[in-house]
Amino acid sequence: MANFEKLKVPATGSRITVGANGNLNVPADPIIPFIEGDGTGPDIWNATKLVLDAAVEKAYAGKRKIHWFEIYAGEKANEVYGPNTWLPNDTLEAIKEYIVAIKGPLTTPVGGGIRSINVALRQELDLYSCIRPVRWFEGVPAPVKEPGKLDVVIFRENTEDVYSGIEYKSGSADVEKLRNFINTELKPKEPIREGSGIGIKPISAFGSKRLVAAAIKHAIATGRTMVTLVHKGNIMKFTEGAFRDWGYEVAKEQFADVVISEADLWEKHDGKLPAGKILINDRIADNMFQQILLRPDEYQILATPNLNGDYLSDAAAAQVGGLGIAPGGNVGDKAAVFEATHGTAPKYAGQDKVNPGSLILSGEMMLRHMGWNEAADLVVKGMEQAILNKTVTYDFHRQMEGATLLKASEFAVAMCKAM
Ligand SMILES: NC(=O)C1=CN([C@@H]2O[C@H](COP(=O)(O)OP(=O)(O)OC[C@H]3O[C@@H](n4cnc5c(N)ncnc54)[C@H](OP(=O)(O)O)[C@@H]3O)[C@@H](O)[C@H]2O)C=CC1
Ligand SMILES: O=C(O)CCC(=O)C(=O)O
Ligand SMILES: [Mg+2]
Repeated sequence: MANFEKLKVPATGSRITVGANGNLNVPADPIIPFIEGDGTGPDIWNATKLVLDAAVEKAYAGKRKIHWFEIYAGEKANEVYGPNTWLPNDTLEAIKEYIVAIKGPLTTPVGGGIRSINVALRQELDLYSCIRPVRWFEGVPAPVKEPGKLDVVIFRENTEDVYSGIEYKSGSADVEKLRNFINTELKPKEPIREGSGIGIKPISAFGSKRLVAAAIKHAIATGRTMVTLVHKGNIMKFTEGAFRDWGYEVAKEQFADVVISEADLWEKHDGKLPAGKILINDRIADNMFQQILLRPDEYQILATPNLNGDYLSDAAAAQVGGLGIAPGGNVGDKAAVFEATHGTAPKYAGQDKVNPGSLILSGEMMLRHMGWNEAADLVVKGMEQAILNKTVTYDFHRQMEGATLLKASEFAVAMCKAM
């Protein structure tokens, strides 16, 4: 057991553990660490806690209860641990020890300053799949005619690509060393210009294959029948193109009995997917953005390198009504941290205003990850009914006729009443 410097572990509750088969053993009284987050984080976290506790209480009549354990990152970590402590070791150790956690968004400055704490958490804990389901809830105002046609799960590689943080600033000694090496030793057709900044985009066979394998396993577990590899491999041949090739390779190596390619589908099966099979295909990223708008129901699971997945998850969320209800989970083999797709929305900080739905639905994903499906179902029911009742936060209210405007905390109460 870790010896924490500043954390107070709850006096009651037990640890979730991982069994020999890799499955979670979840006690009835799990201790679950949470990070409140920066900006609007505290508002959406308080609403989320209220809804998750109510759903668990209602589903299990007091026989199960989450024991929340506050851990720190971002601005609050600086308050607790002292200046310039953005991601304390305590926080990483607590998540390793308690295995399942949830967090609010954390601020990352643009153009300088600290690197992303969100990305650091994913890399340090090797949470290699960023899983972001995107679906429409009836009644949510959306910018497309038939938002219900989009129902996809994005599997975004979460540990490498341009998020590796290997970047060199224009004018620095390091960038000049690297530029000289590339221009004189590797002799690219177009030399790198003087005054350039340089970023490195590593994409590995290991990272790509385990992400695509996780996406295929998800398809098998949930009865989905298609996994699409989304890449810009025509331009970035040895990174994104390789991601595609490794994706097909792992499908063949590990899932040959269930997976069939698009070519085989047409050549051998006349375009009809045989029962029990999963189609694996690929799309170039720019095409994918228009495909999800124009032919959304032709896609189910989208497996992508890190940057494509980041862009695609906000765009897809907008299509079904916005970031306010866009959940996610960062999942690895040893731990999982659930968080919303959006950021800190700083202009609304402290106003109890934004939609807490994204973090609440991230909590719903967390409950399913723990096998607490009855409580997860109640969260969905509360969300569906609160929206159908037209009791919503500002983001939906501004686009809905005759709706009642609620604060974040009031939306949580409305969800609890509707469960
Ligand atoms: N995982 C994480 O912790 C993430 C952190 N970030 C960080 O967050 C900070 C702010 O990033 P920014 O680019 O402004 O993106 P945000 O996602 O924080 O906000 C962008 C816009 O999305 C809408 N929005 C976001 N959250 C909600 C919500 N809960 N309910 C309703 N609408 C919402 C708002 O739109 P409107 O203005 O139309 O009302 C908001 O202005 C940055 O420091 C960034 O690095 C960003 C993404 C993820
Ligand atoms: O870490 C950040 O600040 C941004 C991360 C992000 O946009 C995301 O994970 O979707
Ligand atoms: Mg993002």
